Amino acid sequence: MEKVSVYGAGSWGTALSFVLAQNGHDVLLWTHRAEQADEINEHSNEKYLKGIELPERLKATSDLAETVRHSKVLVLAVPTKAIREVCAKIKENLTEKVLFVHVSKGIEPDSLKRISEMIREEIPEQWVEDVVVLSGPSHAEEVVLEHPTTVTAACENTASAEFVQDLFMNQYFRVYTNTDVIGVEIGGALKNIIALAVGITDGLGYGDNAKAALMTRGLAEIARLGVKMGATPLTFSGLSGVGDLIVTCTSPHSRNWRAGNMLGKGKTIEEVLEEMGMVVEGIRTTKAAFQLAKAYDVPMPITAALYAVLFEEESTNEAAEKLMGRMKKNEMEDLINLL
Ligand SMILES: NC(=O)C1=CN([C@@H]2O[C@H](COP(=O)(O)OP(=O)(O)OC[C@H]3O[C@@H](n4cnc5c(N)ncnc54)[C@H](OP(=O)(O)O)[C@@H]3O)[C@@H](O)[C@H]2O)C=CC1
Ligand SMILES: O=C(CO)COP(=O)(O)O
Repeated sequence: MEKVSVYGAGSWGTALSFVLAQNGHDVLLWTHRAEQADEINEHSNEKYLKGIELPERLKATSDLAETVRHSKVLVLAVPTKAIREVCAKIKENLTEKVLFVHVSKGIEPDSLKRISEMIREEIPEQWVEDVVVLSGPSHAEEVVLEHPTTVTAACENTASAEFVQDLFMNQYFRVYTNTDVIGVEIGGALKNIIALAVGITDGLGYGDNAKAALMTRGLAEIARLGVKMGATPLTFSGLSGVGDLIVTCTSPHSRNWRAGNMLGKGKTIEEVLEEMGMVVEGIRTTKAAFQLAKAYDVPMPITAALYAVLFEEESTNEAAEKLMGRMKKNEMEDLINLL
């Protein structure tokens, strides 16, 4: 059994700590709020996982130095926006090499960095054993009900991915491995854009045809960018690609889908975020992906349409009309361009 520290006591950090504790590991969950640590030590985290009793073995603290002393396996589960800040705090306390596992789904706007790149920028190489990304179709709310879930652990170094596979894997949480870190990170981050767009069309009252169109053409543009960035095309047909796209675009658990749905029904972004009270990663990622599309010269029409709605005050109806009115195309143009 391993000692593991988890950073970020929201829905996902708490659910993964639940899995690790059930697997018999000695888990210490870090939160930046002392009162939340007290609540978790009483076995609940009501704001994020309503009605769930957390395992005895799962302990929480707001003392970050204690968590770094506790373990050589650090799982980062804070929103993308907080990754650099939390890494900087961890760095101050490191005295030996550690393995970073990250489970966040986003890209940093402006720098256009993926999360594993941000971690490696913040933590000096001498302290980094490896960085593994754990991603896939996995809503926290279902994981803590022990409903069957599958994810993938990706790292260029297969031994590190397999270590993470063994750490998390159990009867209801099945973990695969992959060596394509770029593909896994891009798929996990960019599916949130498509989930926001599907939420909007659902909110506008469009039907399943629109949903299927956005998911299929959305995956095409995610893969188009990902491959240009160095990802393996097949990764996008896997758990962190189409798998996560399906779950996020079709589940009422998805914060991205729910946020889009409220936008489609006419609420403003400010009203949506206020009501949500949890991270909606797709909003910042839309900005980052819009910038990436320009930097890599890749057409990403759905991302561009959502960018116009979120950041240029275009109406959702107008954005949908523009998408449908684009120049005619061959469906397999990416394939044709490769030949
Ligand atoms: N929820 C899910 O099912 C899944 C989520 N993910 C990904 O995991 C990541 C985290 O998401 P999730 O847990 O759902 O988000 P939540 O909104 O549920 O929770 C975010 C947590 O991070 C904390 N936090 C925010 N900023 C900071 C900071 N600067 N320093 C320390 N802690 C901070 C919040 O604290 P506070 O309570 O004080 O606001 C909260 O505990 C995201 O990238 C998401 O895409 C991936 C797979 C599944
Ligand atoms: O990534 C997720 C499920 O795999 C969670 O998606 P949301 O952030 O939209 O809830």
